[in-house]
Amino acid sequence: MAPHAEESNGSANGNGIVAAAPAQDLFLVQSPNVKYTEATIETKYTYRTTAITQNENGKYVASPKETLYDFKVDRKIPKLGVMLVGWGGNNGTTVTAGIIANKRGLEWETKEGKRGANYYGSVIMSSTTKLGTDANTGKEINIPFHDLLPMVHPNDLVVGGWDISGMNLAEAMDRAKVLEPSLKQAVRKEMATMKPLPSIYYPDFIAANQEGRADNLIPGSKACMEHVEQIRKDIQEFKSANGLDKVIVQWTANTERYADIIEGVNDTADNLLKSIKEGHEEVSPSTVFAVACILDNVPFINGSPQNTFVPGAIQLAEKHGAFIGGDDFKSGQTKMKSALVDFLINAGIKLTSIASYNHLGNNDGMNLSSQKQFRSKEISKSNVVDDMVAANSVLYKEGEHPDHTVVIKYMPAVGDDKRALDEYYAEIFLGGHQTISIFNVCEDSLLASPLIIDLVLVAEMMTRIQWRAHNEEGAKYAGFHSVLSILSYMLKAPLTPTGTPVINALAKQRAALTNIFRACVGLEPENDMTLEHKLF
Ligand SMILES: NC(=O)c1ccc[n+]([C@@H]2O[C@H](COP(=O)([O-])OP(=O)(O)OC[C@H]3O[C@@H](n4cnc5c(N)ncnc54)[C@H](O)[C@@H]3O)[C@@H](O)[C@H]2O)c1
Ligand SMILES: O=P([O-])([O-])O[C@@H]1[C@@H](O)[C@H](O)[C@@H](O)[C@H](O)[C@@H]1O
Repeated sequence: MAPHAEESNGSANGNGIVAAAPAQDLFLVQSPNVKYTEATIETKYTYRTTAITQNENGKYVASPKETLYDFKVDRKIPKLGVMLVGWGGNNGTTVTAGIIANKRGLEWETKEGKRGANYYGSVIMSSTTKLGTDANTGKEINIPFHDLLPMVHPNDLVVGGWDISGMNLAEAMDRAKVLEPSLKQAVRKEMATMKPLPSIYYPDFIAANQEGRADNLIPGSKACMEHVEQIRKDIQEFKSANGLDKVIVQWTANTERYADIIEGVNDTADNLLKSIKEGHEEVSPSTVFAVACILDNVPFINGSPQNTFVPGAIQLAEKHGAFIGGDDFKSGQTKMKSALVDFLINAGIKLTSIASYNHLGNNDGMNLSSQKQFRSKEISKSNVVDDMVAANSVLYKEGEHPDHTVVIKYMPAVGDDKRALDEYYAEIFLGGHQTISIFNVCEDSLLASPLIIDLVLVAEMMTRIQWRAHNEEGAKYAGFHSVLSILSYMLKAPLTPTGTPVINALAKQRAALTNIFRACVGLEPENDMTLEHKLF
């Protein structure tokens, strides 16, 4: 809902500035630490943590710590474009059809009866967050997550992108075999007008079985600056042709093999640019796309598991203050795993083995039937429990962790409807065991598409949030760190700024997203203590 500044309600905040009514129709934060102007929301925020040291006896000493920040949110909601690399794939066609269906308020017949468009599975569009407690009744007041900050609405997104396959989006939607025929019929005409831009194709990075669809190519089979320049040109032309304020690029193309990290090739920004200029064969298409976006400060998000962000790409992003995020959409089996492992270990149950199998029959599954591409996925699906295990020294000794195996098989018959079979085996009280078996049918693209939307909406929101140290002489507003670890809730292998911890616990990831957004409107973190219901 586009924000608008209503007439002020006359309330003056601490520094005597009359607060303009909020952009959001839903709430106004009444606080001396929050100032609304026509263009911004400005807050003074006290960030409270606990600093731990150890004394001479090795005892932990916990000291409450307060850090004062100023946050500033640009309230102007931009006209936003999203360009998908792999637009003609299952995810690309599905998310495009979903946005059209929502924008048009479509309904369609299914064997279970009439269905309508929605954004189920999007944490931003279909979940709520606790705003606070009714001052009179004590009742919890929850609001749609999307209304916490002035965010873009996905119905307003302009979608485009590239694909090595030249099929238009209607034909590609048929190839994907994800959507109901009645829904496809309702969006076909519009989808047929959409054709992916030609893309770069370096055969060695994806499975050989993908070669058959590579008929829509930019000439050249290895990295070169011409490819970087072409992608930059494509983005600029898409932006101007659609009258956009901003564009965000997401990789939802095939999973690539890992690139070797080679000193002098991709270990620094300068070396990476030099390697691209020299046509080094170890620079992947996804890294070329990332570099093109970074050079023009276009946020780039990697929805696949490969190491697109080689050290040189991260350094280049930091140098340009460009946003990057990844890796690998966390859609079904792994999202369940990160929630279940968090619950089991935090309940003091000693998980000792995780067997994580799935089979699927879509093109992604065919690409992953090649060992090098599977290895990329195996890594992202396996590391997701590391932080939760490491945090519990009562259950696990240093270096101890559950057995964990990941198996993916390609079974064409089931198409996009992946079958995930998991067994969680744990030790419980007095030598007992608990075995949890899960059979989880994930319609993969219908689970991943809302994540593509959430990643776009949050990444775009982050381009409108600035911070500075409060009251520090000469402190200037700046953006968050280039590596958007705030996106971790949507991703299996969250990319974090070098040297910072990787958090995979799903509840912690969601709390971080929620509480950073709350801080931007001057609200304390949600802590669920509800002392008002306990101390009376
Ligand atoms: N639930 C999910 O669907 C899910 C979850 C996590 C990650 N992923 C990842 O998302 C990606 C896409 O999944 P999908 O099911 O849509 O796969 P898909 O195979 O249907 O689509 C990938 C598309 O990328 C295109 N492509 C390949 N290389 C390209 C390049 N260099 N430039 C442009 N286009 C290129 C292919 O032609 C294809 O159309 C995969 O890497 C997959 O591992 C998917
Ligand atoms: O469901 P999830 O674990 O989040 O992720 C999915 C895997 O289970 C599946 O094997 C793979 O083909 C998809 O690309 C996706 O990665």
